[in-house]
Amino acid sequence: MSRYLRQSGQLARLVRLPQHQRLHALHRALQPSVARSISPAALSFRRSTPWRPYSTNRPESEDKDSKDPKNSKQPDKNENKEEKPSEKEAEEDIHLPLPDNWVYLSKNELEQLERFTHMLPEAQRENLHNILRDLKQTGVPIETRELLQKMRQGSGKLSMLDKGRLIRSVVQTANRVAWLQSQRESKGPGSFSGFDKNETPDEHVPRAGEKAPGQDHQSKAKSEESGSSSGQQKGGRNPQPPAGGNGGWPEAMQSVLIILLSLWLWDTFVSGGNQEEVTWQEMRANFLDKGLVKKFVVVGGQVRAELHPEAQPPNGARKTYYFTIGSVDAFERNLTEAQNELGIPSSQRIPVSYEGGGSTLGSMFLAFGPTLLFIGLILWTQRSMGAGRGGGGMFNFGKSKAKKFNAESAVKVKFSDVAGLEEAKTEIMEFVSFLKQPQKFEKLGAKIPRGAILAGPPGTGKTLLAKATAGESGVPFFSVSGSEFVEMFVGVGPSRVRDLFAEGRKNAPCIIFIDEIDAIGRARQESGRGFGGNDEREATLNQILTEMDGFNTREQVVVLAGTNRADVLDKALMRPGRFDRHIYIDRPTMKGRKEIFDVYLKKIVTNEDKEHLIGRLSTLTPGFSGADIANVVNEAALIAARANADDVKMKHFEQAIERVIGGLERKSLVLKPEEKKTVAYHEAGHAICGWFLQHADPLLKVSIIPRGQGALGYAQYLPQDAYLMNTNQLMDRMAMTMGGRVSEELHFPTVTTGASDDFKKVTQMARNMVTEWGMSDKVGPVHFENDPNRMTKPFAEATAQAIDQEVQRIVDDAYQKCKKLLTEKKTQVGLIAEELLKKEVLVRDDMVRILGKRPFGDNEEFEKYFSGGKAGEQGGTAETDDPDQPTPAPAFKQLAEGESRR
Ligand SMILES: Nc1ncnc2c1ncn2[C@@H]1O[C@H](COP(=O)(O)OP(=O)(O)OP(=O)(O)O)[C@@H](O)[C@H]1O
Repeated sequence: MSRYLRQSGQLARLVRLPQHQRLHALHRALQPSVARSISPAALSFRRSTPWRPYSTNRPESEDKDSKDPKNSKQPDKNENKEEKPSEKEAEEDIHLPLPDNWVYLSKNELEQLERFTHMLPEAQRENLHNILRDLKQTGVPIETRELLQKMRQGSGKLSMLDKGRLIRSVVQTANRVAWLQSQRESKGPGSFSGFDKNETPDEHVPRAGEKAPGQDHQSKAKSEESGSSSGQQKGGRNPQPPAGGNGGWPEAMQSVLIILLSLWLWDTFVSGGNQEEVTWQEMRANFLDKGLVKKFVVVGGQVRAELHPEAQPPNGARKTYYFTIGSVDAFERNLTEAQNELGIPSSQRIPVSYEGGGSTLGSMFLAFGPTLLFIGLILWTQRSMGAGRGGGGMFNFGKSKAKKFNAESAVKVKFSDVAGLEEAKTEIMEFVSFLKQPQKFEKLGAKIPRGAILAGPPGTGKTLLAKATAGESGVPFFSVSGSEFVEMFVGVGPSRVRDLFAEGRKNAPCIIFIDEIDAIGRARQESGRGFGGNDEREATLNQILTEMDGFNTREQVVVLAGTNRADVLDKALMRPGRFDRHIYIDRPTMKGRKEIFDVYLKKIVTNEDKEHLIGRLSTLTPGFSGADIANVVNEAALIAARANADDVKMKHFEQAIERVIGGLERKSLVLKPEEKKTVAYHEAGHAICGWFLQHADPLLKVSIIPRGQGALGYAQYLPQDAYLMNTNQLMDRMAMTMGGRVSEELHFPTVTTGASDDFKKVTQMARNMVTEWGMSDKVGPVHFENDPNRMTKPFAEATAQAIDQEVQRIVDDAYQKCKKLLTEKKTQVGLIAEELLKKEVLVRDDMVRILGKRPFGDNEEFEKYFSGGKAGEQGGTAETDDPDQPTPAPAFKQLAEGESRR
C-alpha cells in the first residue's frame, strides 16, 4: 500500500488563465452534466467560497428530486451532524443524558445500521439489535461520527491518530453500554431502561458491590484528559460505567465491535452507492478543467478523483468519481497533455498517488484487522475460560482457584464421619483446639504448628480428615489441588499461591488445604535432573515456602497438605516451621475396616446380623482403603437392587468384594474344553498348595470363571494384616504361586503360557529376598536400591552374578517344594479340578468336603467368621451380573489371543 506521489503542488489556475480560457471554463462549469452530480448544498457552499480563484462557476442540479423542496432536504437526512431526537422518539425512547462531546445516533443512522444486521449470522443479529437499542440510549462519542464522516469522504484513509481515536471511542461506547446493561440487570428484567428516567450514570446511586460513580469517573477523566487532546471526558460527565466490576464489559465490547464492523460495511456500501463512474472526457470536462480535482489516486485499473472539499456538499453524502484506465502510462500521458493544455505549471500539477488494489473495506481491514483480531482473541479467550470454569476469565489467571467453604455452607463433615484413623485424628485435633482456643497455647509460650502433611496411599481418607478438621473447628476452609497452581503461563503459580495465602490471612482463623501437594512440592534438585529444571514449579514451591515463613505465630492460618508421595517432597517443605506435623495415614487395619464398614453400613438396608456382617466383611477385605470399602458397600447395594432384593444380603456383599478384587466377570469369554481343563488343573494346583502348605494364607475360594483383564481363573486367599513376613511364609507363598505350572506339568504332556504372571511374582519375591531383605546367606545382609531410573547398577558385576544365582536358587527351592507336594497330592489335585470343571467355583466348604479339614489351623479372625455354618453361605455361587441366576455354563469357543493369563 505504499503510495508514491508523482506530482505535488496546488492549482491556482484561474488567475493565471487568459481571459478567453476563463470564460470558457465558466461556460463549461455551467453545463448540466456537472450539476447532475453535485448537490445544491454543495453549490451554495461553493458559491460563497471566495478563495477558489480559478473556477467560481457552480454546476446546476438537474436532479428533479433536488428541485423538489421536499426532497431537497434529503441530503440533510444523510448528514451525520448531531441530530436531536424528535419529540415522538423522545417519548418512545428514554435517552441517557449525554456526557460532553457525545451525540445520539440519528434515526437515519440507526436505521441504516439496522439494515446491516441482516448481513450478520442469526446468532449475532439479536445481539446487534440489542446493542443498537442500547446505543440509541447511550449515544456515541462525537468523534466516532466525525471519524466515520472522514472515512466516507472518499479516501477511507485514517491517520494513526484517527485509528487510535476510533478505538478509544469504541471502548468508551462499550463501557457505557456495559454500564447500561449492568444497570438493567441489577434492576431486573422488565425495566425498560434499567434506571430512573432522571437518573444519569453520574447520578446513579451505587448499590452493594458498586463503586461510587465519582471514583471511576475521576480517575478515568484524568487519564482521558492526559492521554487525549480531543477534549473528551473533561470534567463533569463521563460515559464510563460507574458501577463496580466490569462483568458485562466483554460482551458489550464484543457487540460494539460488531457495530463497528457494520459501520464499516455501511460506510463501504453507502460510499459505494455514492460512487459514480465517469469517462476520462467527463472527468476532464467537469472537474479537471474547472480545477475541482485535488488529487488522483490510481487503484489497480481505476483512478479515483479526490475533489477539493469545497466541491462537495458540506453535510450531505459525498460522491466519489472514478474512471477506468487502459494503462497507467496512457493515463499519465493524458493527464500531462490535459494539464499542458490548461497551462498548469509543472510545480502545481495535480498529484497522483498509487495504491495497491482493494476496496476501502479491504484497506480498513488491513489497517484495523490485526487490532481487531487481537481484541477478538482476548474476548474469545475470556469467554471460553469463563464458561469452562464457571467464571473467572483470563484476567483472573493469577487468582487462586481455591474453593472456599465455610461453617454455615459446606463443611458438614465431622470427626465422627471419619472412621478409624485414631492417631491421625488425635494429632490433628490439636489444630482444631488451636483454632478454637489459641490463647490456651499462647499463654504457655507454645508456638502453634503451622501445618501438617497428611501422607498415605490413595483413598485412605486424607481429604476427608482435612475437611473434618474444618468442620470441627467451624472456620473457613480453602481447598485447592496442587495441580491447580500449574498453568501454561509463567508466573501464574506463584501469583496464585500469593493470592491464596492473602485470602487465608484475610479470613483468619482458617484452614488452607492443598491436596496432591507433590504436584508442586517435589524436591527441587530431583525435578531438575536430566531434562532441565521446571522453573515455574520451583517458583511456585518457593512462593509456598516464603508464604509459610511469612506467617507470624499469631496468624491463625493452618495449612494442611495431602499427598500420596511424601517421599518425593522437598525437604524445605517438611522442615519444622512449615509443615511441622507429618501424619501418615495407612490403609486401615482389621479394626479400622470394621469401623469404616460400620459407618457405611448404617446407610444401607440389611437384615444381616450387624456384628457378624461387619466382622466377615472386614476379614474379607485386607488391604482395602476407606474408599474401597465405601465402594464395596455401594456396589453391594447396587447388586441387590439389580436382583430386586428387599435388603442387601451377605452374598451381595461378597459378590461386590469379588468384583472389586477380580474385576467384572467375563461371561462373553468362553474357553475350549481342553483350555478349560488346563485352567481347572492349574487352579487346583494352587488350591492344593494353599491347603497343605503350613504357612500359606487360608484359601477362600477357587474359580475358573474368567474375570477382569485376562484372568481365566483364580484362587482367592485371605492374607492376614501382617506387617512382617518370615522366610518360611515367603517360601510357602512362592511354592503356592508355582502350584499352577507344576500341576500342569504333572497332568498334561506339555505346559502352557498361563503361568507367566506367577513367575513374575515369584521372581520379584526372590529378588527382594536377596537384594533388600537380607535373606540370602551368599549375598549377605545388604540392601540394593531397586531404582529403575538409575543408569548403573548399585553393585559390582560379581555381586550381580551372585544375586542372579541366589534368585535362581530360591525360585528352584520353591519349585521343588511345590513339586514334591503336588506329586504326593496328585489325586487330590485331580479331584478338585474335576469338581471345578463341574461347578466352576469352589468355596472353602467344598474343599473341606473333598479334602477333609485343613491340617493347620487358620488365623483367629478367619476361623471366627469362616468356619462353621456361616462360612461359605454363598456356596458354589460366583458373581454374575444377575446374582440370583445360576452361573451359566460357558459355551466352548476359541480363546482370544493374548488372554492366556490365569
Ligand atoms: N477413614 C474413613 N472413614 C470414612 N470414609 C472414608 C475413610 N477413608 C476414606 N473414606 C472414603 O473414601 C473417600 C475418599 O477419601 P479421600 O478423598 O479422603 O481420600 P484421600 O486419601 O484424600 O485420597 P487421595 O490420596 O487419592 O486424594 C471418602 O470420600 C470417603 O467416602
